Formats: sequence, structure tokens, C-alpha cells
Amino acid sequence: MRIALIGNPNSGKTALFNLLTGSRQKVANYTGVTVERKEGRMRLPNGQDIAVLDLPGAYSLHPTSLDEAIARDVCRGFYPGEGKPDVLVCVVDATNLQLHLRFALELKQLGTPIVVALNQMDAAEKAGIKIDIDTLQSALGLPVVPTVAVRSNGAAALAKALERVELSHIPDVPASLEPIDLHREARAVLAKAVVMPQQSTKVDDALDRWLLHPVFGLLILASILFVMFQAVYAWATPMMDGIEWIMGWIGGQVSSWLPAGPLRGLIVEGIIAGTGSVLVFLPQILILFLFILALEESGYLPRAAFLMDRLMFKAGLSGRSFIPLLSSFACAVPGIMATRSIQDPRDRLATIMVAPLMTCSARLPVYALLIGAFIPQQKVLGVLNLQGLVLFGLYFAGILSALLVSWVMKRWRRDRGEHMLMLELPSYRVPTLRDVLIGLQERAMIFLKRVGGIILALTVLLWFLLNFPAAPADFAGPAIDYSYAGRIGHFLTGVFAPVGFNWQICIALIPGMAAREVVVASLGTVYAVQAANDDATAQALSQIVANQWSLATALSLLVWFIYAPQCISTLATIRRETRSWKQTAIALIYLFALAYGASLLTYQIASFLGAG
Ligand SMILES: Nc1nc2c(ncn2[C@@H]2O[C@H](COP(=O)(O)OP(=O)(O)OP(=O)(O)O)[C@@H](O)[C@H]2O)c(=O)[nH]1
Ligand SMILES: [Mg+2]
Repeated sequence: MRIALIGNPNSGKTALFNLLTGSRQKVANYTGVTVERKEGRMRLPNGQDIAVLDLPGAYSLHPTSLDEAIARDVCRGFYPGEGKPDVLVCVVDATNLQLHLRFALELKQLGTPIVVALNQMDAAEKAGIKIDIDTLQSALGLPVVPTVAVRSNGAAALAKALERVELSHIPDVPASLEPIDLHREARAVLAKAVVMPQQSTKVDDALDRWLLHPVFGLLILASILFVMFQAVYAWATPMMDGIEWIMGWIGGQVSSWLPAGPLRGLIVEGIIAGTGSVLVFLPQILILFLFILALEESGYLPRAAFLMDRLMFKAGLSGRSFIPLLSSFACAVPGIMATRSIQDPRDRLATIMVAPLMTCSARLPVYALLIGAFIPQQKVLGVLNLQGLVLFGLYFAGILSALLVSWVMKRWRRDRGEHMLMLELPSYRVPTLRDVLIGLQERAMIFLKRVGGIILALTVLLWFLLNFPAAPADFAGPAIDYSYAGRIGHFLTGVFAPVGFNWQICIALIPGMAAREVVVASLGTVYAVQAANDDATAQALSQIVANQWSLATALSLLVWFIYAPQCISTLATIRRETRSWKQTAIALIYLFALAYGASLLTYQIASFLGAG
């Protein structure tokens, strides 16, 4: 048996899916979180093992965007290589029945057995909404089960109800109803079964008066972002020092146990120096995500999208681009996929093209390393942390560049029609500590898996390239120059000399195409091998960088990473989502040109001003 969870956006389908199948798919308080079909398995109380599908939210079976189309295709059996699901579980938000029942009535016409999951019952009770389940069942003509997807046994009744569904029973399908009739019927059902409280949205309205205010709203948005970046620096230092100390200690222990030789070199200079130099940035990444997760659950993000709509429209985007772009702060890959909920194809393409300009969390270690090494730990105006300010500036530069690029794209295209922003505003919700902690744990695991996987693999590879072939006895320069990596690095400095990159940076940029944090790990390994060859004492990477690089080089590399075109998974996602090699090539070329141009300008100006 296969069941599919379907319903309006933000009704709690994914939360229910996670609860039923024990998965950890992304849940957040705005529409359009899920944009792909996801499959899991659950066991019914009678021991039967069934497949469960989580679908993107949809308002009706007449899709207006790509993610809605996926939901329609799956539940009508049009999805390639897949039959119709046996049972549809229509997830409705009990606090928003006026809207959500309409879709349940539309689904009923498909003839597939349906169970209605009356979700968010806890919130409905709190709001004083009284629902008579029996009346609702008979008025809808469908079984209705109350659920609370965020409570650990909140779907027990649903599992029971699924056992009782008769698969063979296909109800008589009435003549297709027009949307207007569906709406009327939904109201009639509502009138019979639901008693609404007098005023249920008082708090939301009061908050919105401030948060959506054209002036105060923007000020509040700016302050939130500002505090976020301050916190990344202000809170992380003790934890970072701790991790740095532990990695140094482990390196010291291994060095004293193992005899000098290639094995010790590989472990200490390759693995520990490489992965350790990335690992120290875990606290900063978690602090950033603490804010992002709390904002996602609060229901604030779609409001921010409204605030930004005017500005984004002027720049050739729309308020709908806001959430995909915001997701790109975690990583451009889910950000680009989230553009599926943008209806207009041009807006969608513009958003895809600028999504890589949002600073993804993989770039945070690079920024943090260079800021830590070159920007003094000072207070500005007594309270603001200078390093946090610079970080804010770098993120801001990415956003500004995105607006500029989309503005240029808008100039180029002929059709400049306007689109109104229509976006559902969810109710505000205080994020629960448990959900935020689970989200943070998830993020930490993703990061640690990258460190232990691709980053480890590439640093080991780089270590070999740095040590082989060994220099012959009569080789004049440093041994590292003779190695493969040394030669590649020196060759590339020809291209990158005008932007001020030394050969260590050049060699680190190549594995950085697979994952940007590898740039930091690679620098850690390169300098550790160099120090070992020179019999110098090992130092933390940030100290080495501070001592050996000019300020102009550091600034140039910082600016390079605002644009940082070299990320293979982003390019692959652009290719998949646009289905066009041409757009992919355009993205690669324009990002590379911007990166090179901006770094060149930065380096030349900084050198001219005496920072070289
Ligand atoms: N209080 C309460 N909140 C819930 C419940 N179910 C889901 N939520 C919250 O509702 C919001 C939306 O949940 P999701 O599971 O992401 O909704 P979805 O239907 O998958 O949304 P899309 O993927 O955008 O279509 C999240 O903030 C959840 O934490 C519930 O039973 N009670
Ligand atoms: Mg979902």
C-alpha cells in the first residue's frame, strides 16, 4: 500500500511525514518548503508495512507553479514511472479550514480513497476554534482524524484509520465542480461543523502592524540581520578556542607517539591540520543556523518577503524570490530548488542566476579565517564588534550584487510585465527549543559529514600531491616546489598574480570547487607541510595567514568569495533546474568574471593604498 500526504502549503504534511516515518525532512512555518516528492516507510499498528509519500503543498489540482504540478502529477498518477497512490491523506490545518477544506473537496472528485488529517488541532484548541468531528465527517463525506504532527504520538489515530481504509472502495465521483462551487460547498461544511471564536487573530494583527510597517518593519528586519552577524562573532570565540586547543593537543599527542615519517606527516599535517582548520568554524555555523531556524519557525520570513517586494521588484526579482534567496544562505542547492514555487518563469530564472551570490554557509569558514587574521578584535562605538561588522558587510555585498545582476538581467529582457505578490502569511509561532535543537543537530551532522567525507578525502589527496614526487638532493628551492601540487600552484600564479593570490591560495582553490570549506582545509595542509619541511613549529592557520599574507591579498580573497563561482554542485543544480547548458555556462562565466574583476580591483586599490 502507498499513501500520499497532500494538502495546502504549510498545513503540516512534512511534520506528519517525519512523525510517521521517522524521517528528518525540512519543516518550516511558511509556504513552499517542500518542493519535491519524498518517500518513506511506516508500519501500521497491525504490522503492515506501507510506503508514505510527502508532497509539495498545493492550493488546487490546477497548478500555477512547478512544485504544485508535482503534487498534482503524483496524486493523479501522471508522475513518470509511478502509479496512483492507493490512499490520499489530505492534511488540512484546523486553524485555516475555510481555505483548506476546499482542496479536500476537490480531491474527493478524484475517486481515490481519502482520509482527512485534521492537523494542528492543538493550535485550533488554543485559538478557541470548536470543531465537531462527526458532523465534519458526514458533511464532507470523508473520514476525518484529528492529528497533532508536532507531538510524539500525535498521529496514532491516523495510523489506526489507515488500517480501516477499504482500498477497493471507489466512491461515486460526482460531476466535476467549478472552483466557485467548491468554495461554496466548503463554506457550507464549515458552517455546519465549526464554531469560530469572535477574534482569533488579535496577536498576529498587532505584531503585523509593526513588523509590516514600511519604515519600522524595514528597520526591524535590518536589526535582526545585524544582530545575527554580531552574534556569530561575539558568541563563538570561546568554543572556537576550545576546538583549536583540542586539535592542537591531538596533533601533539600523535606527533609524540609516532616516529617521524610519511605516516606521521599524513596524519598530523594532512588530516589533523587540514580538517582541524575547518572544524573550528562549527560554532559560527551553528550560531548562524540558530537564527535562521528560529526565524523559519516564527512565521516572520514571508513578512520579510512582503517588506522586500518593492525593492526586489525594482531589481527585477519579486518578493517570492526572497525565501529561495534566504535558503541560499545555507546552501545555493536547496535555494535554487526552492525557486520551483515561483510561478513566473522569468522571475524564477533571475532568482536561480543570482542565488549563488548569497553567501552560503560553506563560505563562512573562509570569511571567518581571514577576518580573524586581519581584522582587529575591536569595539566600534563601544558596543559593536568590528569583525561582526565586516562579516555583515560581506554578506551585504553579496546581496547588493545579486540585486544589481538581476537589475541588469531585467534591462536585457524585453517583456517587463508586472506581477502582484500573493503570498500566504502564516500565523506567528514561538519556535520550540526542541525543534530548534533538532535542526541544529541536523546542521552539525551535515557539516561533520562533509568534514569527515569530502573534505578529509581531498586534504589527503592534496597531502600526497604536496609530498610527491620528493625533491632530489640537488634541488635548490624548497622541496614543496618540486611536488605536483607545488608545480600546479606555481603554474596558476601566472593567472592569479594580478589579483594577488599566492601559490598556496591557487592550489587551494582547485579542491575548493568540490566544497568551499576545502579551501581552508587545503591551506591548513599546505602550510603544515611547508612548516614540517622547514622544521618550523606548527602554528594555527590564522596566525600563519596573518603573518605571511599582505592585507591586500586577504581582502582580494575575501572579495573573491563573495562571488566564488567554483562550486560544482551549484552548477549541476542550475543545469538540472533550468534544463539548459547555456544558462549554466552563463552563470559560470558571469560569476567568474565578477569574482576576478572585483578581486582585481580590490587588490590593485589596496596595494596602491599601501596594503600590499
Ligand atoms: N502547533 C502545531 N504546529 C504544527 C503542527 N503540524 C505542523 N506544524 C507546524 O506547521 C508549520 C508547517 O509545517 P510543515 O510540515 O513544514 O508544512 P508542509 O505542509 O509540509 O508545508 P509545505 O512543504 O510548504 O507545503 C511548521 O512550523 C510546523 O512546525 C501541529 O500539529 N501543531
Ligand atoms: Mg512540506
